[in-house]
Amino acid sequence: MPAMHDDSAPPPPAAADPAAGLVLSSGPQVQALVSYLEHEARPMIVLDTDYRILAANTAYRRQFGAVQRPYLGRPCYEVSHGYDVPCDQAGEHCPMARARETRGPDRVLHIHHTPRGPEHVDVELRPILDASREVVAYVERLCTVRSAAPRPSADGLVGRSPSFNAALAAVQRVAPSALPVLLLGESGTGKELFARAVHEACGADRAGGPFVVVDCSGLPETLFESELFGYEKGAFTGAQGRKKGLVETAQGGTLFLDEIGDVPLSMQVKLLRLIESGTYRRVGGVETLQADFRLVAATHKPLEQMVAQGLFRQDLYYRIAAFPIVLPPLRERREDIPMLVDSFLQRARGFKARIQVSPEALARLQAHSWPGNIRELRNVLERARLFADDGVIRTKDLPAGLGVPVAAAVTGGVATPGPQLPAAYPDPATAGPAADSARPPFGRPTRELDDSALRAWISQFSGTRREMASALGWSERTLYRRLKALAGG
Ligand SMILES: Nc1ncnc2c1ncn2[C@@H]1O[C@H](COP(=O)(O)OP(=O)(O)OP(=O)(O)O)[C@@H](O)[C@H]1O
Repeated sequence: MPAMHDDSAPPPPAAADPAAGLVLSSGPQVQALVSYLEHEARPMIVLDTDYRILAANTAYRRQFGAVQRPYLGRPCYEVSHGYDVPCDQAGEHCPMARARETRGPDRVLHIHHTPRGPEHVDVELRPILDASREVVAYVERLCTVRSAAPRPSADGLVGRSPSFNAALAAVQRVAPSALPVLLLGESGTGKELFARAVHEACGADRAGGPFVVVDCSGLPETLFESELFGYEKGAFTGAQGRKKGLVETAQGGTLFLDEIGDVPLSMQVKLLRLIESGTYRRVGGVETLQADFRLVAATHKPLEQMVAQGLFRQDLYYRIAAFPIVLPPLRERREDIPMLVDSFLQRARGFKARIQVSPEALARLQAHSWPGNIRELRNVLERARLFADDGVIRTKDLPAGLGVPVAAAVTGGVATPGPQLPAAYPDPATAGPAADSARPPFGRPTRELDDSALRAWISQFSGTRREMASALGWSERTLYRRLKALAGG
């Protein structure tokens, strides 16, 4: 039933065509429709074919209505976006245009103006057809995405760039299903926050249950089983009582396996058994227990490549990778940097005064390539604020060379030298021992570094070749080719 495909929805008020959805025999019968929509807990509106809002249920009035924001009789693009023209003419996807064309439902993640400011809203639109299958009206169901904000926010995910929105839209799609989700992204791209967003998204029936994080990289092989499955009294020396495992703790909720690429092969088979059979045994126990969790896994490693190299089980890979979501690195969503900066400055504890960032410093922050992603940005800001005596973070408060154009950095012509700090702040969570000892002079794609700039940079670098390639954002092969050319080979 394409146009009314929510199985949980009560039956529609008029004759329903199982093939086409809600069909009205004589006009839109708005009143009947509205009384039907009143029973919906989610905000819903009825629209005519000219985009005008004809009616809204109580949930909509509560969430999106405000005295100073009249909506009845006004076009949805004006109320929700402040546009003068429909979304598709303003460069956005318009679900109405699509629904008109297909005579079926459409769903999109939009940023709407609401009484609380801009919000990510999951919009689902269904056409209402008359007896001759003409579209006579639309019903729109809206769900505010609570885990993310398209403006500075004191908590949760922040972003509004196309790549961020695409990842968030994928989360909204998959959340109501039971499919396992695989989050793929560089370190510091927000995998844990996205995993939480899957757990809490609209329609996710486990949102009220626990959200349990398992850091697979921090679990030694010897502890893996007992941490995950728990143990019985006397299972091993020191097991003085029965202990619940993380799988049991996640009962009725979500189990988030972070850094799943770090699970040793010997343990992968145990994970596979758990996922395939939905059962497990405590260490030292005989009872078979039923698991009940939604699986979200994450990694920054190239799992497919690891499968090809025999480092990751193929069967486990196919089990966990049913719905992969790629999280964009920060350098691919630079337009989100100003609102992330504001968010982190709001979030920092212990500082009462409002800290600001000078336009020049912000430009540097936007020019940097952020190999450590959002975690690196947060760390840079936390330290920079310590130098901002007058409440303004300036370029001098940033790590020397951060976001400085190549020529200036390599010739030493940095206009405003930074404080006496390392070239960049090594983050123990993202940097190897020497990886950040000298950051490449980002500011334009490092691939464009000419030979002398590269030579100057290499002379300061003390890490391995692999670390060097990763700091430059190059493959090892590219680095090898450039080094060979430098050596005249
Ligand atoms: N979009 C975002 N908006 C606001 N904060 C974010 C966002 N993404 C990440 N963060 C913050 O950045 C930091 C790193 O995020 P998180 O730990 O989720 O990354 P990760 O990808 O899981 O990293 P790792 O792979 O190293 O575990 C956290 O402080 C998190 O709150």
